[in-house]
Amino acid sequence: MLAVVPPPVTVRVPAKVNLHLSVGDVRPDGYHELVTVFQALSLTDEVTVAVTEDPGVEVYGEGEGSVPTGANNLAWKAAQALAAHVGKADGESKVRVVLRKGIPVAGGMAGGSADAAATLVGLASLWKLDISRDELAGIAAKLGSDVPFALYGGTALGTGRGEQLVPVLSRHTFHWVLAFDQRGLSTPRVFGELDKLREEGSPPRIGSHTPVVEALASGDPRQLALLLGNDLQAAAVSLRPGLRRTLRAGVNAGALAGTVSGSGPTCAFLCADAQSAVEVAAELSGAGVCRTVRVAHGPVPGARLVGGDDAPRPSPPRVHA
Ligand SMILES: C[C@](O)(CO)[C@H](O)COP(=O)(O)OP(=O)(O)OC[C@H]1O[C@@H](n2ccc(N)nc2=O)[C@H](O)[C@@H]1O
Ligand SMILES: Nc1ncnc2c1ncn2[C@@H]1O[C@H](COP(=O)(O)OP(=O)(O)OP(=O)(O)O)[C@@H](O)[C@H]1O
Repeated sequence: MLAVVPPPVTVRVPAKVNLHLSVGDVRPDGYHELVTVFQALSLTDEVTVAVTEDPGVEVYGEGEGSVPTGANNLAWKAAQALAAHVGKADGESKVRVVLRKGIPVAGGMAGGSADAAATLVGLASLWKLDISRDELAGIAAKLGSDVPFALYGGTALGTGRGEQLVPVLSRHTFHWVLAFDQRGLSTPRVFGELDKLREEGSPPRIGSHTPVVEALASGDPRQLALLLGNDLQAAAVSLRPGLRRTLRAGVNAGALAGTVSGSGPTCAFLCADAQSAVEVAAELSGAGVCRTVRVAHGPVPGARLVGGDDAPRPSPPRVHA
């Protein structure tokens, strides 16, 4: 009898921007204690998983040449981790993972983390697993600090090393312009640069996240713009001084405010509305300060199946007191 091969499954997954990123001390495990407010954006990757006799990873699109296709690919690691979690033997877990990237590689927008989250959701469907998003989030957290957020999306407060999430009420669709840089920045290198800057002096530290949470609830982009902040920005700018010019150019083009996204080097500009974002993007494209400009909005949901009316919508993370 012929074995029935299930059809491939495709998942769309968002990039993130950190509206607020406060970096605390280095922990004994080498990670820094964080308080961050994430927002998921309409800039996405698409990940297709399929049963195959020829397992591996293929990468197309944004930055395809700089993404590993072997065991170091975070999506591949996610597939291995899920197979181990549910006790699938090697022979039962042969998959092909195809990444179609829109999120810049090493851009501070959690592209690899997004692919890992999408792979978990895709394989849970392909393998017909009875597994909740919270259980997937446990596996996700072991893969990387940003992976759980990509599962849930929306707007969320992240603590610990960024993996402990609580949803944040966001009343408005916010409009963003994203400036991709010529090359990526390594996340550990940017954290290391911040440690160095803190040994040598006192780079600026952003305050509490509470005003940002209040601005999100009010839905006023002008209020939120005044509060965008990122402790890693000084370190990213120290490693890539040209980002200063990019940040200035976005505001000169009419954005309400700009910030380095996470560990950079992508700069994210908050705009007053959708029309303003299109105008800022056009002007920034002509300013010659970055490689590519994109328009996006947020918040959007986390990793979700593409097509099929039965595609489940992700539920928000459980609230931990
Ligand atoms: C900068 C952010 O994107 C903000 O959301 C994240 O903190 C980075 O998350 P990520 O890329 O998923 O990071 P991981 O893969 O967990 O860690 C990569 C490296 O970044 C540094 N790292 C990351 C997270 C954290 N809280 N402290 C750190 O010091 C560590 O050197 C770590 O070895
Ligand atoms: N699926 C993947 N997509 C992109 N990069 C990957 C992937 N898997 C592994 N990598 C490696 O991880 C490195 C970081 O890539 P990624 O795009 O996740 O960075 P990032 O967006 O700055 O991460 P974060 O914002 O979470 O710190 C890349 O230089 C690449 O070599």
